[in-house]
Amino acid sequence: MLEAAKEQAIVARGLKRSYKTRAETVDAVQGIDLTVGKGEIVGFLGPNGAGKTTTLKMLCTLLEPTDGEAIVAGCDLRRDARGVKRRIGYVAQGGTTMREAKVSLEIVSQAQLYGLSRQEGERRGKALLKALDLDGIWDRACGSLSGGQRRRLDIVMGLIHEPELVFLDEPSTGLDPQARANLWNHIRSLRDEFGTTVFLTTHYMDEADALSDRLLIIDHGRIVGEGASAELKERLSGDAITLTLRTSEDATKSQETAEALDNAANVVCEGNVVHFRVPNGASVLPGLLRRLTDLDIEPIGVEIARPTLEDVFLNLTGRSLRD
Ligand SMILES: Nc1ncnc2c1ncn2[C@@H]1O[C@H](COP(=O)(O)OP(=O)(O)OP(=O)(O)O)[C@@H](O)[C@H]1O
Repeated sequence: MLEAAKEQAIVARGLKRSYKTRAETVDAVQGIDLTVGKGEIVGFLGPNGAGKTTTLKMLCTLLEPTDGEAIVAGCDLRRDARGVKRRIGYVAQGGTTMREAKVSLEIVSQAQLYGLSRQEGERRGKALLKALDLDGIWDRACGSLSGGQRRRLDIVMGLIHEPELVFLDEPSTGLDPQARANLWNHIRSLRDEFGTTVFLTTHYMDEADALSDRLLIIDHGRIVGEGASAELKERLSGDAITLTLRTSEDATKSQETAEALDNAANVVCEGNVVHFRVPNGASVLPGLLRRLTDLDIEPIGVEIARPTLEDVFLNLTGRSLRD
């Protein structure tokens, strides 16, 4: 690949991965191109089963691509997997610390795994604990920590060898809202203080929105959208209208009525809910409701909203991120 790719944190071209099971072949990742700049926080957003973890594991050298190539942290993924491994950190979905083990032991062992001395492991470990607001847990057992503390400890483990690039798989899954917001602040500060590039997977829109400088949206193993959250939303001009009807029959008729409006776009019916976009929701709605009344349809809910990431996803894929 191009020498210029080494100036970026990640450049991947045509990455593919299939899983062969007895019954079938699953094409989990179907040819992904992506670029992540140094010092960026990039959110890899997609519904369950979209191919996020598979992509992440390929980029971390934990899974061999079926096809394609990548330069990760300046090293060729296929030819220099060891070089990649040395330069990156990886924080798995479930974490790696053992309940019974002491925090200090886990941290120092992790450091030694990367060839660091015990003293250096202790020095870096304590500094990272401080940076992640975990002072005072050095002598505690991992299992005695709260969910949020344990997740931050996972991040300390992933950063002990001072990687220039860290991969976080679903960093805030299982945390309460306050612990999630707190974790996001810490992830941002890692980038701000240490210049660490962060590539994280998530299926939470709020996480992607709050944390990422840029988003890559993946669905069915392909990248379907890319850009800063604000840019992605801006590309969807106009207001999103959501009508909730009593029955799916009413929803189908409402969908037809919405489709007949001037300037209505992306009209989608899901069960008893109809979504669409119009340039000016407030002026369109009274006429639409009159037409529905003429059809004997009375919506049980009407919402007008500025575009959200959910709308972006709906627009890109024709379905809801939650499905
Ligand atoms: N070891 C495996 N064998 C067979 N199929 C697999 C294997 N691992 C993943 N898959 C399938 O590959 C697809 C992508 O899975 P992947 O875990 O990458 O998605 P994901 O976006 O990370 O999902 P989640 O948000 O649920 O973690 C899914 O259809 C999944 O069922």
